[in-house]
Amino acid sequence: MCGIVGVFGTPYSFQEVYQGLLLLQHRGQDAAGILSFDFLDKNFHSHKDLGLVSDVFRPEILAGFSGQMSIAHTRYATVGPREKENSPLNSIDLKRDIQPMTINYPHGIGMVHNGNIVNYYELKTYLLEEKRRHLFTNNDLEALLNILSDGLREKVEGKHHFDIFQDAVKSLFDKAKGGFSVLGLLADKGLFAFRDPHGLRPLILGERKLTEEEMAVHPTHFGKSYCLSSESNSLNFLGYDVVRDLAPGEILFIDQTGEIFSSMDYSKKKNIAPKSCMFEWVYFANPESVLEERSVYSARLDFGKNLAGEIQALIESGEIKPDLVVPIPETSRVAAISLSETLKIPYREVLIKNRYIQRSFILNTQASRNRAVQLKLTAIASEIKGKNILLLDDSIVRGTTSKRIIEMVKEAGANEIYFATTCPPIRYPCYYGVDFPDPKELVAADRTVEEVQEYLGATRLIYLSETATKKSIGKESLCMACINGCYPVDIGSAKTFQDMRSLHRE
Ligand SMILES: O=P(O)(O)OC[C@H]1O[C@H](OP(=O)(O)OP(=O)(O)O)[C@H](O)[C@@H]1O
Ligand SMILES: NC(=O)CC[C@H](N)C(=O)O
Ligand SMILES: [Mg+2]
Repeated sequence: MCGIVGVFGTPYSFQEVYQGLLLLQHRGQDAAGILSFDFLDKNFHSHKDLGLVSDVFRPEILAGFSGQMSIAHTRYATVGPREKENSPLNSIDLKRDIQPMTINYPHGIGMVHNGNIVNYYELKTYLLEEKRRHLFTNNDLEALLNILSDGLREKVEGKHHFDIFQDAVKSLFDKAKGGFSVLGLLADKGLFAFRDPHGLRPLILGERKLTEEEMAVHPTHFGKSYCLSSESNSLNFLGYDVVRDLAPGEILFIDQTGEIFSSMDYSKKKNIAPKSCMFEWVYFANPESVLEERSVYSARLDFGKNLAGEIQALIESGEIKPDLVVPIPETSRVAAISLSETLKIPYREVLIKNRYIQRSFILNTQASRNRAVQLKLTAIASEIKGKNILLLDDSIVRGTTSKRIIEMVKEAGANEIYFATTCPPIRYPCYYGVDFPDPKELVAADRTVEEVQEYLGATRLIYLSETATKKSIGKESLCMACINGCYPVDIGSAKTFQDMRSLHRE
């Protein structure tokens, strides 16, 4: 899903975005990058590479940075080539696609984004044929960067700088179809942010007072630092007070004097409804984050409670008789606590997670996902043997985790295995930032619930209903396209996107 963070106003902006990135690591594990701008030497400073944040940014690399505004990215790729299975890493191609990306004209612009542009391949052709702009990478961010720079190209005398900027972003909204949250730097001018008109991808704003020491070294003395991040956890950690989530379609600019400009009229004028991605609460976001004023932790507790209602009926009818509720670490743990409390069935962490293994779903090949699931969890057979186990996971996407864990719990001697999940069946591709653009990958795409149950090897499979999912998140207007096939943003280009992405998967 990618994590993005930007800071404006403190001489330690690059250190703050680095720390912010560490807190967003769960959103992307492929690559990381930071871009800063120093108002004193008028230069951009940047570094990016493949790997985890702490591997890419060794202390000696960070020591080379300076700048009062910075943006940063941790990548979970949804476009471009990927690591080839059984062959050396194609690092030249992969490195080319890492964010942030820059363009020199006009002004000097640097950008990062979380999301995916469905009509990226069409935009690439448009940019080449209509604008004579060749794209050097396979990342949809480069298309956004070129469209924005094209919109800012004309010098308009007498117009306020924010009006010129918002016009350019609105024209980008007209052209780019997809889900995207963007952060950017305009050399010597300021930091900008915008969210796609439906607000599919998250972005939250925070502010804090500068310390006296920061005030002493900072060239502009407006006394505040601002932070924008994919999740509130990084704002909290860095000592920022949450101001608000950016509105869907909002365009925000913090100029070099620290003044904030914002425009929120695009979505209203076009009658575009907000559609936050439900998968943030189900899987992507960290439990300590609050998105759109809804705590991820509380939503997950409610997933467990509401699922309990559905499971209770099966227990009462005698169809299932669970002895233990067992979470599949990491993400399902919170929901499993409330599931166990509501059902009054003991909660046991009898699948032990290897703390050195990362998230498996966001790895980019099936072989690496299989390997990670294999290494990630070990069962405590003595606690499982002879018992009826109610396993809980947050989601079943490709079925990699659930199939393997059911085998493992069987091998550990379980009697019956029920598998419950805090998300309805995922049957349709996502084109807005989660990397499953092909229905062939989805275990539930062309199977009934009974067929998925049989494929996974569970005695009983229980999905949370769509209504209960919405109720738990506490929002009516969500993007649930992967569940019900109702795509809020035009997916006319989806076939091209899917074909090109499949090419890159080979
Ligand atoms: O059906 P699948 O394709 O396997 O995808 C779903 C699984 O992947 C995720 O776990 P992951 O290991 O990525 O992260 P976690 O440690 O946060 O649970 C998610 O929590 C499910 O367990
Ligand atoms: N998951 C994401 O947000 C991906 C961002 C962008 N499409 C990339 O591949 O780098
Ligand atoms: Mg998991």
